[in-house]
Amino acid sequence: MNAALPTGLGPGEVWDAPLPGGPLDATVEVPGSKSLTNRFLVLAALADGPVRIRGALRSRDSALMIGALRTLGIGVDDAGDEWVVTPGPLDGGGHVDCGLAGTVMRFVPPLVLLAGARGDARAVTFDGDEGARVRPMGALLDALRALGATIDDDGRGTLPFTMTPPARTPAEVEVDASGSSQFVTALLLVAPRLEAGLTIRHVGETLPSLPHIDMTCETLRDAGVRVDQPDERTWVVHPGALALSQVRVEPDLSNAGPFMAAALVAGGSVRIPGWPARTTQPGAYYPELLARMGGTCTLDGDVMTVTGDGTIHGIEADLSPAGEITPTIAALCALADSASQLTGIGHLRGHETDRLAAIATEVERVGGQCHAGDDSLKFAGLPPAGLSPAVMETYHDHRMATFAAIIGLTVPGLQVLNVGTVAKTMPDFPLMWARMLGREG
Ligand SMILES: O=C(O)C1=C[C@@H](OP(=O)(O)O)[C@@H](O)[C@H](O)C1
Ligand SMILES: C=C(OP(=O)(O)O)C(=O)O
Repeated sequence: MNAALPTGLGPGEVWDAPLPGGPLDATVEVPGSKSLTNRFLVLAALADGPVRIRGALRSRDSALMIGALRTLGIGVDDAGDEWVVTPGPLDGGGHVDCGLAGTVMRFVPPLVLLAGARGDARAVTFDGDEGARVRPMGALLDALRALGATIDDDGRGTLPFTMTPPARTPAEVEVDASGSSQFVTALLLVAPRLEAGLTIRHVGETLPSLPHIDMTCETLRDAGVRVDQPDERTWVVHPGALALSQVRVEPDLSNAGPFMAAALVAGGSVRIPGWPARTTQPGAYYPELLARMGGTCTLDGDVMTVTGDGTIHGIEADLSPAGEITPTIAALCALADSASQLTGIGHLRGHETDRLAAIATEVERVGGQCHAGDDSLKFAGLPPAGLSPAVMETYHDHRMATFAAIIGLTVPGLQVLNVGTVAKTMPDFPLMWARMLGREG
């Protein structure tokens, strides 16, 4: 499902990726962080009184989270600029549509544990898009079973499944979060409201997206919850109330990325206002990475300015802490004047699509060279003859749409199929992109 676009384009239509008219000179206000919006919605649902959320992201992923919380009996008023969440006892029963949102399919099932604790043992069913049915879930479902839930997934370890809550839960659980940091976050978020709190131990070999786990711990601590971390794979969450009444969502720095990258490709400057002085978002890696690739990034007050002159150097980078920003960095690697290697990103095969395969296929489609390994991407850089126009696929992946738009800055005639997939986290992207390029409004 994709929302109608401000451009008037619907699903299945092709979007003509706009070219820059010259060096950029643009200020781009990016909407709120998906990760923070959906964490605050969940934490607000667990608070003792109404919570006001400012700067929240309006997008498919947050709409799905709101729908899920309403199904579980939580009031969410998202009519105005300031959303109001009215918590209440969590109900069992009902059906949750997760769409393609990792944050919904992972963060919501643990909430069902709380329905059991208050005596409602009705089952909740979970399902999502076709693409969501292949995203990793098994390790989280195993952890929820270890916490006493009954889960019927027909042995697949994926959506769809039915979850019946237990009457009470143990105070410790192990989870293999090598497939997604969201498994740890999901358990952390509900932990303070379990009777005895929860100790969570990660038992897998690798742990991607650590900043996203830090983000969860920080939002919990800001709400007065005690979270100890005796070692790098254990989190101890103490039981207690959430002291949350008003929160503000930072701009989504991952979604700022494509606009920042555009300054390197087209030359000129792009300014991102509202850049936080301190953040746990993985987009915080952009300034250093873009500087290594040939841009200049300067933070003046809360405005991040990225300046480029069309020079893009290749890069070797371990993106395991910030897998989410890989498609944007990958687009620059495809346009770079030397080879690149991105590592630590095997878990991206379980994102909205198999991103390693999708990136390699799309780079080759436009005449570049990219090899997808188990855990890495290798790029040859820009071929001497440049890249060629094509209709680029997006695989229902918002970040593959913005990836294609970045490539399109250098390739006249390049088109993008189903650009409306950006509705997942940034519905206005085509309009924002055209404005940045001075092409509209
Ligand atoms: O907790 C979160 O909000 C997220 C965690 C990361 O998931 P993975 O650890 O599965 O990569 C990230 O890629 C995703 O976009 C958002
Ligand atoms: C991996 C992503 O999303 P999700 O929250 O659905 O996992 C992403 O936005 O890049």
